[in-house]
Amino acid sequence: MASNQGIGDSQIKDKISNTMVGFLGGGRMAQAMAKGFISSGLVRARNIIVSDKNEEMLDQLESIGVRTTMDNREVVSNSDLIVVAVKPHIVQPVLREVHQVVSPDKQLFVSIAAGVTIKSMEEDLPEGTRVVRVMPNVPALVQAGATVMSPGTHAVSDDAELVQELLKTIGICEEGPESLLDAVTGVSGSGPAYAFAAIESLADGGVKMGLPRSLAIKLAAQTLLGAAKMVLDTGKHPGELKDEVCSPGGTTICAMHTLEKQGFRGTLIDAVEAATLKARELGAKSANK
Ligand SMILES: NC(=O)C1=CN([C@@H]2O[C@H](COP(=O)(O)OP(=O)(O)OC[C@H]3O[C@@H](n4cnc5c(N)ncnc54)[C@H](O)[C@@H]3O)[C@@H](O)[C@H]2O)C=CC1
Ligand SMILES: O=C(O)[C@@H]1CCC=N1
Repeated sequence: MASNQGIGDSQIKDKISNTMVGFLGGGRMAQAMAKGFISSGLVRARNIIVSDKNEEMLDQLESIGVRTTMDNREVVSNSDLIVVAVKPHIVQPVLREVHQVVSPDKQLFVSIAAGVTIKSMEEDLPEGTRVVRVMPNVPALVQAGATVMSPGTHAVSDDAELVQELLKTIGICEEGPESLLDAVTGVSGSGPAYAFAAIESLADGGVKMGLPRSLAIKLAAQTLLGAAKMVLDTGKHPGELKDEVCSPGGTTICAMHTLEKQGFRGTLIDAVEAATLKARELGAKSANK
């Protein structure tokens, strides 16, 4: 990251509210982020412009009040901060398409694409373009996202602060080296899917044992939410918190025994490894082009 003096908190917030935010690609993650930004109150819908090649996506986006276009260059020309939110293999063609309208002094590119490296993005943009690579997740929609960000070679500290503050409006945002981002994808980028599957399965168990479906889903979701909040709020190790639920000779330890026999922990570890390796593979493809 290039060096630059940091600016104060309120100045950054002012800067965010005056920043024109563009999205290249208006699919699921772009919509979650755009809706999250708007709900936070810090980014106005009229300061967001999104491009997509699919009219259905543009209709969905128009319904939240953002400007839409099918022209990626229009997004770049009208934005200060551009979120690259197309699928990883579309990043290079899209960056090449907009290359001519990029002003490295004016625009900051923020890529959310799994695996796609800062180096490959910088190569596809004009020399000196400021790039920040991030890995967010879909709970950004409800301001409960988890993001890790890594500034690129030409990004200055103001860029990192701006991106971090912007992403903090939709959850937590930590800064870390790019080398961690594939594993971040495996844990928190893809993680909501594992949690949704866990909620659905817990609810299935409840239904099997006689609970109405709606009550079972509500209880399962609130239980994951509550458990997550305890880990974050108490700072206790999750293993310690697990032990507190397991009464001697009680119900929970019987359930834990069943989970261990079925390889619950190993399966989750394998899942994170599989997603991380896939992100690495996508990155290698983007590097080889
Ligand atoms: N879905 C998720 O939970 C997360 C996704 N990501 C990343 O976000 C990116 C987008 O993923 P999703 O939103 O899930 O995919 P998506 O398929 O829902 O969205 C991609 C959008 O790009 C549009 N598109 C395709 N070609 C285009 C082009 N040439 N110009 C402009 N738009 C074009 C598609 O019509 C689609 O609406 C990926 O790179 C992914 O790795 C990152 C974190 C979480
Ligand atoms: O499944 C994917 O590739 C994207 C990246 C993280 C979450 N969704």
